[in-house]
Amino acid sequence: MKGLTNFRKMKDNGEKIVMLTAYDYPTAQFAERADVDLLLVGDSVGMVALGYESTASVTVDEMIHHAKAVRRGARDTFVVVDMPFGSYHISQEETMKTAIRMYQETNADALKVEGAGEVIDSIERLTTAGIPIVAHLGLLPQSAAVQGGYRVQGKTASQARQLIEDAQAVERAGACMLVLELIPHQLAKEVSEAVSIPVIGIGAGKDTDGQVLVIHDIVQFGLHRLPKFVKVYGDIGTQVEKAMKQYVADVRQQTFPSEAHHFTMEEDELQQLYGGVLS
Ligand SMILES: Nc1nc(=O)c2c([nH]1)NC[C@@H]1CN(c3ccc(C(=O)N[C@@H](CCC(=O)O)C(=O)O)cc3)CN21
Ligand SMILES: CC(C)C(=O)C(=O)O
Ligand SMILES: [Mg+2]
Repeated sequence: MKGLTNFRKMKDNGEKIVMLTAYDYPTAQFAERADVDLLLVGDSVGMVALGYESTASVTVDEMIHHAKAVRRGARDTFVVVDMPFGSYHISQEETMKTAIRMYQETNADALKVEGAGEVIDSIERLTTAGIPIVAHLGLLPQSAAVQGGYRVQGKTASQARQLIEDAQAVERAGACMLVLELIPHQLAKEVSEAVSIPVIGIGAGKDTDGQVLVIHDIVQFGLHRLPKFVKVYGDIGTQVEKAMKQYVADVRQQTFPSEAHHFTMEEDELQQLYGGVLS
């Protein structure tokens, strides 16, 4: 399995790091076969797989449930799991308990938390406790209600300065990696060069050390609107709908099941076993 040492070397050598979200067993298996470098069990699961309006509804139990499935499907891929909204803000004690539970129960390789400020202290304590922590700056979906929706971040000089400072602060606190979401590509390049930990971008241009996208977006599995930064690589949704419509038609027209999909008992066996049961 590629690990943190590999990812840091990849950054130093300018080799791009490929991250993708996964929320279930088959997707994790396919990602491992496709040689994805790391998987993110993102709290985006709430929006793309569970139908919530935002990531704020996702619970710790839901994250653990999905992360365990991903771990079973990708035993040889680095797996990062999002700590969900509300699970690392109440107190240091509760943050530590929740992180330890998530890390132990899922067998993940790292956990991810959004933001700097108060969260810096948690990054430091969790790292000290032995849990690799991925930081997340720029657009913070768990704080979208405060940030004014899913808007490009870092568009003033003071925000840009703050972002660079925050990136350096999460690195000092011990973060092993940084996800940078929805900021101008020039600023993302600057941030990536300002820290020695690998920076994984989403909607942050080509000059971060790696990229991450949501699996449902890149294969169009779902009816949701796609963010501008998504590149589409497949059309699973259309295929699923087509297959379902054909199945519905086949059952109604009695073309399924046919001889290929049923089970037959020989005549003598039929008499022996069922006797007078059948008419
Ligand atoms: N399906 C999905 N994909 C994601 O990448 C994703 C989620 N859900 N949920 C959690 C967060 C939220 N994310 C999002 C969602 C939408 C935009 C979006 O629509 N952005 C506008 C740009 C707005 C601006 O110009 O300021 C866009 O048109 O892309 C951005 C990030 C990224 N994450
Ligand atoms: C968008 C990525 C970075 C994420 O945090 C998620 O999928 O939850
Ligand atoms: Mg997330």
